[in-house]
Parts: sequence; C-alpha cells; structure tokens
Amino acid sequence: MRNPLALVAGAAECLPEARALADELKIPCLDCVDPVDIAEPAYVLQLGAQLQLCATGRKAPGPVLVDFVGGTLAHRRKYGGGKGQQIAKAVGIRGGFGPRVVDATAGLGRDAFVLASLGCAVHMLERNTVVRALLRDGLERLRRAASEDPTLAEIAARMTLEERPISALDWLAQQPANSIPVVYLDPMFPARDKSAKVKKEMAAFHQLVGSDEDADALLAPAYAACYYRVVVKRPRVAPFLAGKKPALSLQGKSGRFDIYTKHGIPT
Ligand SMILES: C[S@@+](CC[C@H](N)C(=O)[O-])C[C@H]1O[C@@H](n2cnc3c(N)ncnc32)[C@H](O)[C@@H]1O
Repeated sequence: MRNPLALVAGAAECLPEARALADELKIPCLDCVDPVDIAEPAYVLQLGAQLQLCATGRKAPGPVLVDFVGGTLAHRRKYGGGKGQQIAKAVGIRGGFGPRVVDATAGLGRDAFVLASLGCAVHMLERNTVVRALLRDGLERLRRAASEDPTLAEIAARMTLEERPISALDWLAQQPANSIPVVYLDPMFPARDKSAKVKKEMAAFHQLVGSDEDADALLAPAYAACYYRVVVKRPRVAPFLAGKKPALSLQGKSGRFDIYTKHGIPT
C-alpha cells in the first residue's frame, strides 16, 4: 500500500476541513492549488464539494471519487438487471431476501452499494486510509441525498463502514467462527481491467492500493468466520484465490464469482 500524495483544498472555505483531513491521513496539505498546476506528487486528494483523487498535471485523466447518488451506480441501480445480476445470485439473494454481507475489501464501495440496493445489509472493511476516506465521503453524500429520497434512505441504512481502517485479516480473525452469513472478497488482481479507458481513469487508484499481494491469506479466515458462503470476485483469467477450488463459479460480464459454500441458512 502506498500513499504518494498530498491533500489540496478545492476552495478557500474548505481549508480548515482539508487541513484536518490531511492530519488524519498523515499526508501534507498543500492548501488551495489546482491539481493541473502541480508537478509533484503525481496524485493528490482534493477536497471540495466532494473528496476526489486527482492525477496532477495538464494531461491528467478525470478524478476518482465515490458517487452513490449519480453516475454509473445510479444508472446500474435503475436499469442494471436487479436481482438477475450474477453478483446477486453469487451472494444468495432470492425473492425478497438478501443475506447480511461483510464486504471485507470494500474499495470504492461499488459492489457494496449494488448489494445494498438489492436488499442486503452490508458492512464494509477497508484498510487503505485514503481509499477509506473516499468511501466515507461517498457515504456521507449518500446520507445527505437520502434525506430527500426514501429509496436512497433505505439503501443508505443498509450500508455501514467499519469505524477505522483495518485489515480484513485482523478483523476476520477477531470474529467468532460461523458468525457471518456471507463474506465478500474482491482484492486487487494485477492484470485486471485491461480496457484503456478504465485503465486511465483507475491508474491513480491502482497506484494507491498496489496489487494486494497478501490476498490469498483472506480466504481461510473468511471461510472460518462465515456460515453460509464466501464469495470471491475474480477477473476471468485469474487463478482461484489461495489456489482453492470453489464449490461453484458464476461467470459475470467483467469477471467471475467463485463461491465457497457452507451449510448454514443465511440471515
Ligand atoms: C479491487 S478493490 C475492491 C473494489 C470494490 N469491490 C468495489 O466494488 O469498489 C480492492 C480493495 O480491497 C482493499 N483490501 C485488500 N486487501 C484488504 C484487506 N486485507 N483488508 C482490508 N482491505 C483490503 C484494497 O485496499 C482495495 O481498496
């Protein structure tokens, strides 16, 4: 995990909040500078109406941020295939029932949001402090928008974020055996997302997170802690996590879901 960045305020009135966040994240605060005018570092976090990760310099691609209210996630919520999606089948959503899920590698929370919008209560863990700050910011904006939208309010009520950055390895090890219905894992995989557009936009995120070299170690504690299933999202070409063959794999549009089943009944 690397955080080669600084924090900049998007406007003068954001400065106090930007300085407090920079302190929390233990990164320098460059005050009010436009990322296009910065030569070093290669990426900064910018705090304005939203928190976003920006590549610096004139030819930088668009920022990375968490947007649960608009953009692609809103489109997917309304037109994305609902409970027919592979991710829904993978975690065991059926009829009106969605099991509780711990998303142990929450990242930018996109999968967690999809699961919450399909009825699952989702608890999110994220160890990278900057990624977690982006996620927390997206959740706060979701909660603000939810005050005027009952559907968003229901989804927001189903999403919780662990109160501090934590490795899922440590968190899962602290849970009683067979205590969680579903543990969902989607660690970074070095060769994922080959499309040029995705690559360009997500380069900053990949730089920040690295390639989760310890991902294999997640499977055993996740399996011990759950009583219904562990679901692992993998790119199509990736080997099984920890080399362990799942009970079942479902092919999705952009990858596959490997399902490691147990015999409990989900709640
Ligand atoms: C590919 S991203 C997850 C994307 C996410 N599923 C989404 O829909 O936005 C992987 C994330 O898992 C986090 N991660 C990897 N290993 C972790 C661990 N042991 N504990 C907590 N977070 C972890 C990384 O920091 C990264 O943000």
